[in-house]
Amino acid sequence: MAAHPATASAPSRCLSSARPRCADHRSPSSLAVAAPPAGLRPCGSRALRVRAKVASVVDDGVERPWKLSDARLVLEDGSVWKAKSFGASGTQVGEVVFNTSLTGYQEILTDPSYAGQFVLMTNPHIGNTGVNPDDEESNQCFLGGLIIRNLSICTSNWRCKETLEEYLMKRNIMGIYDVDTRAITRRLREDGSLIGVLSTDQSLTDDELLEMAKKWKIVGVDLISGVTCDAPYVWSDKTDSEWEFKKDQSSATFNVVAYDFGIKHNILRRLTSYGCKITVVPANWPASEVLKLKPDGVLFSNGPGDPAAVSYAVKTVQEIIGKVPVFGICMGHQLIGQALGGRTFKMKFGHHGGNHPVCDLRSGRVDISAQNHNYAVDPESLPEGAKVTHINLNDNSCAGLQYPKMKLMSLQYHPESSPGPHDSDTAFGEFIELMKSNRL
Ligand SMILES: NC(=O)CC[C@H](N)C(=O)O
Repeated sequence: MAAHPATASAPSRCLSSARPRCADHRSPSSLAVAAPPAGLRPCGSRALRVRAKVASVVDDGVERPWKLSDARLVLEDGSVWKAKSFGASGTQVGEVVFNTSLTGYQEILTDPSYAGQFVLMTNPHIGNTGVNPDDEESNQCFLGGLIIRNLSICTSNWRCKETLEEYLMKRNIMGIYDVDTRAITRRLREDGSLIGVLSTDQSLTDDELLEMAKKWKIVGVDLISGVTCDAPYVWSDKTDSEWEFKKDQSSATFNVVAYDFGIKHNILRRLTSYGCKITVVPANWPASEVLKLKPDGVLFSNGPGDPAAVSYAVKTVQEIIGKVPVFGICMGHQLIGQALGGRTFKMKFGHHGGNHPVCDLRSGRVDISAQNHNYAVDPESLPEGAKVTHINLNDNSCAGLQYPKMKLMSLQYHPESSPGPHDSDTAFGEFIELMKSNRL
């Protein structure tokens, strides 16, 4: 199997050993490579290992306490992409998707909806703002790995606490760079999402990696159960964000129960900001227990994988809708679509990025939105009474629903952004109005 021609002709990484290191780049001695925290659940088929710490190494023009190794990405179509590894080493399988966000790689890394996937960033320059404790969207990274063009040789941001490299190493996540991300993106756009295998293991042949990619399945698999919380908890925020959300929850006006299908923290932060006290429950929490809490509203969160593979969650949604106001976001929207009797389908390569135009058909208003999904609700399959309220203007797919009689609203995209534009934050206000109207 020959290397993909686009890889062979791709320009080499634009770093030269003559280039000086930035003043704020951490000295190698301050880099600690820790064992991965207990409980990490990598989603691929093989355990990863954190790269062994060695004495300071000058590799690719940058001083590091570990040696960069060669890596390969083998796609299920047989193409082989040579790259360099900058995160954990090992072998990992996943579905490759491309994300068009210009920044926000940390929020993307910690969005549980990416479980089972490799995220390829189309922005060629990643890592320059490092990583900080306030931009986490969950407590760990569930994605399979990160694929980028250029890894920034320095980090420069006042909030930065560690480099992207250190972060991936500590969390045992694979990262590759120096690969032609534009050529891979074009391939995914033409052929649709592809399963791939990332490997730093030189003992495995390309054909063996290809075999692994061909055997691996993501459609029809329940990925929610691997990312949901273990027990209910009341949300309280420990981060310091630029958004004004630090409201005192004791004076909150609305009690909301949020189903955690892989919930992003900014959904919880934004609801708090709008005056909600939130109890988060695991994905398999019985609807009867939730209704006993007499919530003002229920939120069905985002989450990874195939919405048609989680019939238990669809059943829960069915038991709740019509009884209290509900708001579904992304996976939550897809589960609501199915609970109403509709169907979901897999898109060619999905929507992943912070620049998707969405039209609110009720007002004609266009928002630029953050999106991350590979599946969509088929509007033709919805029953009478359910209205499509929003469409994605790139492909006219269903981006929002309402069923007024049931006090139900849902969006396929992410009003909480993180990362992405804040245009659609008003959706949380709409949910508040829905809960208010139910009190009258
Ligand atoms: N962000 C999400 O909730 C993703 C929903 C679903 N897993 C999809 O890919 O379509």
